[in-house]
Amino acid sequence: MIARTIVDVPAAQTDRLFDYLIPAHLEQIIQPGMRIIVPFGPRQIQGFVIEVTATSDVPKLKSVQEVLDPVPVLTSELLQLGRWLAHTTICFQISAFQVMLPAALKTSVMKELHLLVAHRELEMPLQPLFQQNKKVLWKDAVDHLGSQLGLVRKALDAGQLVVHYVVKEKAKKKMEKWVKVNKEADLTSIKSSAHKQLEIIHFIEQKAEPIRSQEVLTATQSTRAVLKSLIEKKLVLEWDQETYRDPLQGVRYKPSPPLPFTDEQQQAFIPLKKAIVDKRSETFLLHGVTGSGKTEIYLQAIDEVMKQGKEAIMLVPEISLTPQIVSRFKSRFGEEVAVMHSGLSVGEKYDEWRRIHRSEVKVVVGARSAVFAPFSNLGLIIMDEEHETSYKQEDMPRYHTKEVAIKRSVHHQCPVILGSATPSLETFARAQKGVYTLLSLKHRVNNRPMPTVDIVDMREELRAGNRSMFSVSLMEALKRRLELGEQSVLFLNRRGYSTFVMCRDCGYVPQCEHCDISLTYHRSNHSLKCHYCGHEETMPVECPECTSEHIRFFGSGTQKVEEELTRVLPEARVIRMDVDTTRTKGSHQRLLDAFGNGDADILLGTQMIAKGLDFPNITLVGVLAADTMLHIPDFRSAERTFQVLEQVSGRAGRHQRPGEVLLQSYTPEHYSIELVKSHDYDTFYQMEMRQRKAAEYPPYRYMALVTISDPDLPNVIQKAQKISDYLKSTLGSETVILGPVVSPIARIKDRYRYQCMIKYKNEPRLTEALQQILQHYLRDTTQGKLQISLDMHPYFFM
Ligand SMILES: Nc1ncnc2c1ncn2[C@@H]1O[C@H](COP(=O)(O)OP(=O)(O)OP(=O)(O)O)[C@@H](O)[C@H]1O
Ligand SMILES: [Zn+2]
Ligand SMILES: [Zn+2]
Repeated sequence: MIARTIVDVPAAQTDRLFDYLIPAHLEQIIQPGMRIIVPFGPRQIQGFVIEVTATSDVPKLKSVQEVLDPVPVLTSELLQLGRWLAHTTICFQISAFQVMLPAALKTSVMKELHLLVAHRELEMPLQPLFQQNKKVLWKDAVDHLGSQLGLVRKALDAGQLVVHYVVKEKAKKKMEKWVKVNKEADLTSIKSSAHKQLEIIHFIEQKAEPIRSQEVLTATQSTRAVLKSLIEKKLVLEWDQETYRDPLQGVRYKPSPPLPFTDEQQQAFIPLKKAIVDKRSETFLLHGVTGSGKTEIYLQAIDEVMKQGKEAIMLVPEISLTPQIVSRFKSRFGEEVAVMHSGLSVGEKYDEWRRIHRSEVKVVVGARSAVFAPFSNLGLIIMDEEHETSYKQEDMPRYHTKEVAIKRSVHHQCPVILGSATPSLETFARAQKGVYTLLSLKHRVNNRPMPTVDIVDMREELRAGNRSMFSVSLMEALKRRLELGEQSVLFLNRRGYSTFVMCRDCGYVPQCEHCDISLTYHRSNHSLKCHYCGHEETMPVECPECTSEHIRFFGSGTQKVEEELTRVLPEARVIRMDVDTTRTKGSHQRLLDAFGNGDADILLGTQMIAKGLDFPNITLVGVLAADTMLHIPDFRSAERTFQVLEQVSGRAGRHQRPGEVLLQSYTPEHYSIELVKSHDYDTFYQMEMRQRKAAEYPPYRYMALVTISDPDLPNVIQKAQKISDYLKSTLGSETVILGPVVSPIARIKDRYRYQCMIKYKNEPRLTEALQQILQHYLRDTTQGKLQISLDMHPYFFM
């Protein structure tokens, strides 16, 4: 038998099937979707078995060396999906398969066979293996059994054995620091003026058992330095201790029963339930205003799916995958839920993936890549906040999660729910055309009012002599909340979270010498770093241009706002949430918990606080500069502005007390700001569609982006021109080729960058033409100089 294999070498020349002979003793083992080790040139490398066939056209075949998986890691559905992904996004097949699997599987992984029955119940040849041990390394089983390895398969099928994976590298166990008071030490040696040290000592003393150092710091609100001084004086003993990898360790969830639906929720739920019961692949757009109870619908739809004995995928954008959201799913479904997001370690992600693969859970709540969850009996895929751009992957394979979700739903004959208060124009247009089924929730739960929105014209404030970043009305509104004991959210509308450096005298901004982009300030080591290539330099003490000493970094802005707030509202307790304050693990949750517990009056932050928050006491949302995003040169900037303003407004007045929103703006008449006042998505949609139509942008046209880069500038210009000419001569006359033009970021890692944009309506030859281009320049790209990258669904035109 022959294993037709995709090998783990992401290159154009190896992007095809290679045939390997399956040795007799592996014939009953090897199946499509398994990882195998094969000889490749002088090396042994990993590959995925795609097909098993009887014959090969290749005369002399090498043999498969080893099988890495006793059961396929890619189901036949995922194998098909991978090939489809490679084709539609134009990427290497190996990249498509890798993106579906947890990173742990890309490294070497040890497999163990665990015995579930008495060893005498096994077939004779297996018995000696398990006589001494209840678990045996898969590799050892292969060595011992030789041609009888097929018996393992049988024992697995019979439930006598089960497979466990052990991540080899992850032998590195997770350690945590623990402390206790040193009984021998003389505690009276602490000076009575050292309040913090005394507080810590007393706190630890109270506990009968040792305690995690981190817990001590949190409970006493101390810095590590104070604890460290106690440890150095040997008053406190600290040691490392191994802990189990559980991302939600120690978190307990109160069970939450389903809520009786409101009429509107009920109306929306009926067709969803019908599609689930009828096992129909149908895509729904659940368009519901903020606080309309979409999440409750998701929960009950999933419940319905579980009743059918099926599984569900709940996708949430990374940024709103907050502990609050996770807890809503955990409270409803308990142990049936796996969670997947980028905050998990490689080991944790792998553990969660295995729980899905082994069907130990029925629901996965996760970010983008969870769309590939290896469920085999899918009953529903939900994509919350479907308009979020993070659903598009910006590396190979450049896929859009929505397309993958719909593709999987066709295979499984199950519905997809796209949910949003502010759907992307592409999605809403499809719902208008009837491609997706539109379900609307026009009111908040129990007819709670939408928050009232007022727009403050900051130009007038300036004219009236107010130079502060807070308008008079925002100031008053904040004060009123303080008096009433209600909470406020202050939102800084910023896309980047980064901090850059600028000379206040001459305006000089340090740039990366390899990339045309500003360097980012890193507080931890007081250095400047390039986010594209990693180049690092020390923070200058004087401006290299004008030698002024006034060269400073500008925080994400939130820091400045916080300083200003303490000046004008000293009595307000502020929690700031941005990259700086949420860098350590768990800090996100800690800050939100503190806010939820009423430990602060104002939550100040960027994008991070715009979504998903559901706190009853928030009655005011202030947006400091509503229009900053409007001026980004991107045809979607108005859409993004409306979306984020509507989302952040939605945090106010979600429960008993009504909400108020103040948007400070320098362009208050722009429709993307103006229409937030009336929460009027439909009018926004119509106005924006008119703009898109006039300029022939999506959703009226499709777009594709070709980026060409090379260290040699004349070369990149010449190649880009040729590519553009080729596209113009090959593609239809209605298709528009824009460019070549220099990319917005003109240079990255010393490579000059040019781009061509393709706008088309109906272009069946596009994929073929692009593949022709890749083929034509194969020799140049293989040498590593020229690079051509394709994005069939571009979101950022960098
Ligand atoms: N049928 C119901 N009865 C009572 N309360 C409900 C019901 N459905 C939802 N709620 C409550 O209403 C609030 C808003 O609901 P939910 O968070 O599900 O809205 P959403 O549409 O998902 O919001 P957003 O898109 O703004 O995040 C929540 O506190 C939720 O518990
Ligand atoms: Zn200067
Ligand atoms: Zn750089």
